[in-house]
Amino acid sequence: MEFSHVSVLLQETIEQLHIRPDGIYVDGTLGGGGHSYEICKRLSEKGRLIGIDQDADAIAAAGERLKEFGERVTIVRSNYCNMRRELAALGIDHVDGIVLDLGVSSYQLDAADRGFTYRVDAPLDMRMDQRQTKTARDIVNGYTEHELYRVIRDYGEEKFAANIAKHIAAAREKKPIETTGELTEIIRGAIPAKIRAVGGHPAKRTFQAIRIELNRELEVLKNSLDDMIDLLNPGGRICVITFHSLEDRIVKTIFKTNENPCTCPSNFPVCVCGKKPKGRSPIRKPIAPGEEELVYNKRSKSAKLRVFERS
Ligand SMILES: C[S@@+](CC[C@H](N)C(=O)[O-])C[C@H]1O[C@@H](n2cnc3c(N)ncnc32)[C@H](O)[C@@H]1O
Repeated sequence: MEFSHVSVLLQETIEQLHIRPDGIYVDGTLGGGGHSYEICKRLSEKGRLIGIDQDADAIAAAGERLKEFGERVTIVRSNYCNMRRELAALGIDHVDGIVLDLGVSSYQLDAADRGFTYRVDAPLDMRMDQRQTKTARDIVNGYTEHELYRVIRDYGEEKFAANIAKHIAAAREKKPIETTGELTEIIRGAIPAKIRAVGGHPAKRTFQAIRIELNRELEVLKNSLDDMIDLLNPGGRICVITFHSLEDRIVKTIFKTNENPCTCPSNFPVCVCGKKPKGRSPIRKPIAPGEEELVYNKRSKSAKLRVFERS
């Protein structure tokens, strides 16, 4: 299957990165290489782009797309939480810009065998990194009903989490749940018909929740952002595109804390904790896609771009 993915907030991200032709840039979620391609176009022979992705298909597709830039590009198959270590292995300790375009690519969503979506009947997989052994099948069949409830409630923000978990637990008593199609039917049966008729797809939130849990998406993001800010040279920027409020809240909080890290009580006349701001966000509000982008790329609907500049 051809790797197809329309990059979200592409021009806005490139503008915000303030690319220096001889700078070093990292794309921590390389995907099809859409953002990386635009960065590379702006680099001189001295500039460098390090592209990281944990998905073998993305690595292959981006490698092909970026090959015209030759030595300027280095592609690494890894989790972006290992960014510091991967850069150190390349002899790099600081960079001029970082991009994270979170979540899954359209290619991953549409692939017949990856099991990310309720739209395609496939084995329950959902691994972004195919080297990982745990799959969505292990979560659906192996978590207790209460654990499933917690995942679906917290990561899907699903009102019917308890009922969905109950239906899954009952169904797997008869036989293990193997496919996205089976899971979708079970979820459908757990959501009242009246709600099903008006809301979005009944399985959307549960699939999102299982994917986030399996790939530890929020944990990885939370544990990586501070380190990425530390990797930036003065004036360097990190641009993060999120697709739901759970991710966005993490980015917003971490950027704010780095802008104002002081933990002294508000009635202290001077700061005694000694924590200094590491930089600031150059934009007052997150950037959302414009009307034109929303027309040609529906997937961009919930996207938000946040930016932090290192001082
Ligand atoms: C939305 S796509 C990126 C698309 C890319 N910006 C483009 O324009 O072509 C997200 C990509 O990030 C990868 N990804 C998500 N979380 C990751 C992580 N923690 N470490 C490495 N790659 C990750 C996914 O495998 C996927 O290929």
